Amino acid sequence: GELPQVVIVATGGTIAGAGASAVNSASYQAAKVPVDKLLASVPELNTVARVRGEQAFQIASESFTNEHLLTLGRKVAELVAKPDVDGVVVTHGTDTLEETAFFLNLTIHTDKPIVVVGSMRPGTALSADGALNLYDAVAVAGEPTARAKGVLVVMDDCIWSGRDVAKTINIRTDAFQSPWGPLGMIVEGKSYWFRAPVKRHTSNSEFDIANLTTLPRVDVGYGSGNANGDAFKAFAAAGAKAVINAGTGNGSVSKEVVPTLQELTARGVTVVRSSRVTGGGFVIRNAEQPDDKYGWVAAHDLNPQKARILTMLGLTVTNDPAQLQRMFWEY
Ligand SMILES: NC(=O)CC[C@H](N)C(=O)O
Repeated sequence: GELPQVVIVATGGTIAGAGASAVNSASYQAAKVPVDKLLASVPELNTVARVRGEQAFQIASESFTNEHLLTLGRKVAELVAKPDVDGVVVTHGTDTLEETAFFLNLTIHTDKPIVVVGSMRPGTALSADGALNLYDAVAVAGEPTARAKGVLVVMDDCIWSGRDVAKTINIRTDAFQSPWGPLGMIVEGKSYWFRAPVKRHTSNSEFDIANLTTLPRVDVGYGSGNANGDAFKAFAAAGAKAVINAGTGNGSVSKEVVPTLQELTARGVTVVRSSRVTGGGFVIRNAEQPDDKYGWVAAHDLNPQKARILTMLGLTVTNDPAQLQRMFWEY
C-alpha cells in the first residue's frame, strides 16, 4: 500500500549535534544540523514513510521556555489537523524531552501518533544513536497501531509513554526509563506492543492551549538536608502561581520549610508535593504531610519537572487544590 505521511518537526538537541571528531561523544555542539540535512542523512526513512521536515527551533532543550512549548504545541496541533498527515515526529534535545512529551500528551487533541525522539550522541560520533532513533520514531509515527496511545517517546529501541518516561543518565544511550516500563519495542521498523496507558491524554484531555499566549509561572524548589524556605519565598515574590516541592523520599518537607509553604498556600500560591527520587518517586497523599489540612496537592508519580507541566496547565483551568489533585490522579 501507500506509505504513511510523517512530518518531522525539528527543535535541536544532540540529534542535530555535531562534534569535532568521532571520539567526541560528550563534547560537541547541540542544535547544529538543519532538519533537511538530518532527513537526508537517513535515506532509509523513505522506506517506512513519506517524510518532510519543518524547523521549529534550533536550540538545546535546557533552554526551552513556556513560549517554546506553546509555539511547538500549536505547530503540532496544526499538523495533525491536516488530513494528509498521518503522524508527527518531534526531534528534541534529551534534557527536557520528557517535559515537552508530557506537555504535548496533555494538549494535542488527536489520535494520530506523535513521537518525540532525541539522541545521546551527535551524528558525528562513533556509534551515533540518532539515525536509528529517528528511523524508529518515523516508523512508529506511521504505524496505525500507535494511534490513541498518547504522545510517545522512542529511544534506544524502546517505545515509551511520554507521560512517565524520564532521562535517568546523561552518558549512555539507554538514558530514558520509566518506573512502569516501556509500552513496546521497535525492531527493524516494526512495532511490538505490550501495554497501553490508562491515564487521560490527547483526545481525552481537558486542557486547551489554542487561545493561550502564556502559561502561569510555576517554579521547582529542591529538597535536601538542611533545607530552608528561602527559594520558595523568592519564587512567590517573583510571581510564581505555584511551587513544586521536589521533596525527599515520599515528597516529604523539612520542618524548616513547612511554615513557608503554609504561608504561600494562605497567599493563594498552589503547593505541589513531588519527589526528587529518581526512577520512581511516588507521593502518597496525606502520608508525609497532611495535604487535606494544608490544602496541598500530591504529585502522585510525576517527577518535579513533569509536575510543573501539569500544574501550569491545571492552573489555566482552576486553582482549587481538590480539582488540581483530581488532575494529578487522572493524567
Ligand atoms: N542528548 C542531548 O540531546 C543533550 C543536549 C542538550 N543539552 C539538549 O538537551 O538539547
